[in-house]
Amino acid sequence: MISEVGYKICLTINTYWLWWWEVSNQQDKLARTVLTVIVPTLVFVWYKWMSYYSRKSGIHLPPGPYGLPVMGYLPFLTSNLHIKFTEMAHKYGPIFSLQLGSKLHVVVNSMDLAKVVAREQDHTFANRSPPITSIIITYGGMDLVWSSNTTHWRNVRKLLVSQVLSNTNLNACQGFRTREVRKTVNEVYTKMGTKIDINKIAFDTELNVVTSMLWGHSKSNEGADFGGILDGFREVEFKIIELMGTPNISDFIPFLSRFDLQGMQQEIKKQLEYVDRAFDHIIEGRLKVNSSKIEKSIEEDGRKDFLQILLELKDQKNDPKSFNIIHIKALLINILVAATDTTSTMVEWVMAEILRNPGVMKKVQDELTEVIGMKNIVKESQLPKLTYLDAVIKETFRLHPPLPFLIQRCPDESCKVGGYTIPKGTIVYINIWAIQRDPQNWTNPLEFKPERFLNHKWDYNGNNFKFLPFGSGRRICPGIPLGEKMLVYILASLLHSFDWSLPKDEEFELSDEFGFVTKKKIPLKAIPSQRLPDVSLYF
Ligand code: HEM
Repeated sequence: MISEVGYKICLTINTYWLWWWEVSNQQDKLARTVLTVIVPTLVFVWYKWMSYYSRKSGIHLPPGPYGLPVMGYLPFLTSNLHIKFTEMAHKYGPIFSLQLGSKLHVVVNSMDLAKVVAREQDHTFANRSPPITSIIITYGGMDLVWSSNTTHWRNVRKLLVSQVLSNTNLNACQGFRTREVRKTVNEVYTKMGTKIDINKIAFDTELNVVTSMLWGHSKSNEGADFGGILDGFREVEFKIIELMGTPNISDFIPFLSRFDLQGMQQEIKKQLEYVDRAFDHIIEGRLKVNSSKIEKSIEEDGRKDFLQILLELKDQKNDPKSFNIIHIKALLINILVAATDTTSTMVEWVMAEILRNPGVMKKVQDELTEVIGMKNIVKESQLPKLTYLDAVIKETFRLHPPLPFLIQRCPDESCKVGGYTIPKGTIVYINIWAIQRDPQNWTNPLEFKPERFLNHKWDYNGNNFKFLPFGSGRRICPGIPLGEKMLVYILASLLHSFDWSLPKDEEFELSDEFGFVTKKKIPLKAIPSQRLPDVSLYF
């Protein structure tokens, strides 16, 4: 009887499931039948086991989609994760979970729940869970961005904030910013009438400012010693960002990491070799100067650059804040990457939105004419008066946050968010891309309307959970003062000195490509022409 039923099931399966595997002989037919029965059975048992386990353990996870055994939801992810997660939020609600390989992920999509994670339970969520590529490029996670909430992280962050990003130091470094922005204006002037890659000019400007602050030299003013050491850095950094943002099977199914199936570990090690060579060169050069007692590393005003401060702290026995050379290099790569790609991506997005909205371009330039004047160049001291430009930048941040999920957080103990359990070790994303486009937070959220930032007091400090482009809480971006200054300064200078138009032979569009830094899919090229009457203002 049983065998008769079994035979009928097999026959039915063979008849109705013939399409998935064309077979020509009896042996293959049997294999097909066995597989057709076993795979759905395993999937069924898996679901049953999972729901039994979560019921039994009293864990009430946020809702979310089912996945496959072992792989979880991994095969169903699409490349534009910010769009995919926002669509999933519409289906599953303001908080949802998904199993990716062996790791549970939770995505938070509303301002109220973002506040629970980043303010009310900020301490619990202050850890990171770095992907393997990020661990490799930061010398084993010895850096600031990917460190957990440890004493080392606190010390390094304090040092960065007090020595590099403090108001005093930023004021003292104003000369670097003026020098580099003026060089950029001059370079653009020599290329008027041709297509300019906006991201590239902004990237180079920011890189030069940051390296000047870090070790006193920029690519554009290097002495013979440093000549060309950072040539090609932009391409290396783009590769690093790409690798950090690409889902890596080794992260989700750790026992596969030794096989490096996507070759990503190998690839990031190549980038690390480049970075390491450059840092060795710079650090060895500095140590030589220090040992010859020529105090070149101390600026005329007595200020030391950051590399000098770090080297002096190096290996100070009995000092809990002491660093070794690996810590220094990990911190340098953090700062270079964190500062440059974000700033240049934003300059590009703002220029793209302005070029798409001629009315906005006119208002920005009218403001520049009024505040700066057509016979003057932009000075840093005038930037706070550019309120409309500031609103344009904030509106662009709202629609195109460079880090749409901030940087993932990881609770150090199980906790509750929105009534659901978030188990210890879960990877948590705050989906600010969804929050900043949520119609409950913004009227006509998809419209580009800078005016919404004029009527109300907005800042980047992460206190208003509708608008979090720099994050919030204890892991908020420490680079806000520099990032903000540079953005306004570069944009004001480009828009005051030049009129801009789009190339006629290229189709303009605004689509983005998800990544650790989410950029414009097709790089923006624009053509500058002279705006100021006096040519001497370009030199
Ligand atoms: C437009 C410019 C920038 C944007 C949009 C940006 C955005 C962000 C965001 C969203 C985070 C994660 C915050 C969180 O997890 O809550 C972050 C972290 C960080 N940023 Fe920025 N950033 C910018 C510029 C800079 C600059 C100029 C620096 C340094 C000079 C910097 C250094 C860092 C560091 C070190 C972290 C990690 C902080 C930690 O984990 O404790 N950023 N940034």
